[in-house]
Amino acid sequence: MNYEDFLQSAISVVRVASSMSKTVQKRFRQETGTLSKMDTSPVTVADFAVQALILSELDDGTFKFIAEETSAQLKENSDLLKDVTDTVNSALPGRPQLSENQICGAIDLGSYGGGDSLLTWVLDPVDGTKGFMRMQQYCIALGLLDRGKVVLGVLGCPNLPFDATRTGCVFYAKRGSGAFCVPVDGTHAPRQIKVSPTEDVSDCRFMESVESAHSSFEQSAKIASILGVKEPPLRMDSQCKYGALARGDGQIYMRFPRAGYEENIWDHAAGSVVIEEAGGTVTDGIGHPLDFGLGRKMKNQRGIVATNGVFHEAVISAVKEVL
Ligand SMILES: Nc1ncnc2c1ncn2[C@@H]1O[C@H](COP(=O)(O)OS(=O)(=O)O)[C@@H](OP(=O)(O)O)[C@H]1O
Ligand SMILES: [Mg+2]
Ligand SMILES: [Mg+2]
Ligand SMILES: [Mg+2]
Repeated sequence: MNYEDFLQSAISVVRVASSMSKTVQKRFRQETGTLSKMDTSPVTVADFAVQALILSELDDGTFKFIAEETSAQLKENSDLLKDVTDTVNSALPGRPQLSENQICGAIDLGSYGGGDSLLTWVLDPVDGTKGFMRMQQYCIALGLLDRGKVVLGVLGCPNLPFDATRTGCVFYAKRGSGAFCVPVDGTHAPRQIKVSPTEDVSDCRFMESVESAHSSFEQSAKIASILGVKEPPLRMDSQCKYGALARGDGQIYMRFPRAGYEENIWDHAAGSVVIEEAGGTVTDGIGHPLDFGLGRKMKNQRGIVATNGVFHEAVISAVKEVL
């Protein structure tokens, strides 16, 4: 299978969703627009609207979908459901309007359990919801699994600079075809991107989450010090970090959640293929490949390390030393 048509559909729908989410972010009010989920993490009108828009656009009856949100809380909040429905319909002008029921149905297409060989889209509608709420970085992350392997990934990063004059990037990669970056608004042709070739640790920059609850800053600082990295970390929300590393903004990304935390596949699937196709390496904290074929969660792994390839072994040895 060549997947090119799937890639083009994914880029196109992520572009529409990126613009829609940016409009929502501009009018977003934290006090009225946020719900807390069972695990206390936040969810907003944008998370629901992006999931409904992307799954309804991609659904042709042949795919499975694994996506972060469900409609349960939305159904209990009629103002929010109306807001989500209006937001999606305004982003798709000239289409038959989706009803509130259809919006909930589209969101719930994403509840598939995974772990088998079917063609499955994996979506994080808003990765870095806390970044979205802080008016900072967030990412719409869409990947496609075939027999549990990521075959393509698209990252819509509406607030990430493309160059000195343009804000908003879409990163994309298809296995075996390289990685690319294009402005969300299409005002420049796609550019092929490569990880930073630097081998010099004094030029090396590492990236990590903004939220200290998501990753141990203490552990990453120890590893950076063992490696001799002098630059302070570049902290950024979401899989924007994967896009940034893929184009050479930094050389190392480290993520060390608390013991027992199981990563969701939608937090890493799309980003991992973008880095690999840009020439980088992504593994868990002790150098094992990431497995996206076991279900909605990644199992038997702890931490994530992504690098330009050059520093990978050195980072993994330092992780083992610190553990
Ligand atoms: N406790 C804990 N530990 C580790 N990871 C967690 C934790 N809680 C949440 N999450 C997940 O982190 C996702 C956000 O990714 P980042 O941490 O890279 O970005 S951020 O800086 O926190 O925004 C975030 O994704 P979104 O929920 O899509 O924003 C979560 O899936
Ligand atoms: Mg979330
Ligand atoms: Mg996420
Ligand atoms: Mg999310």
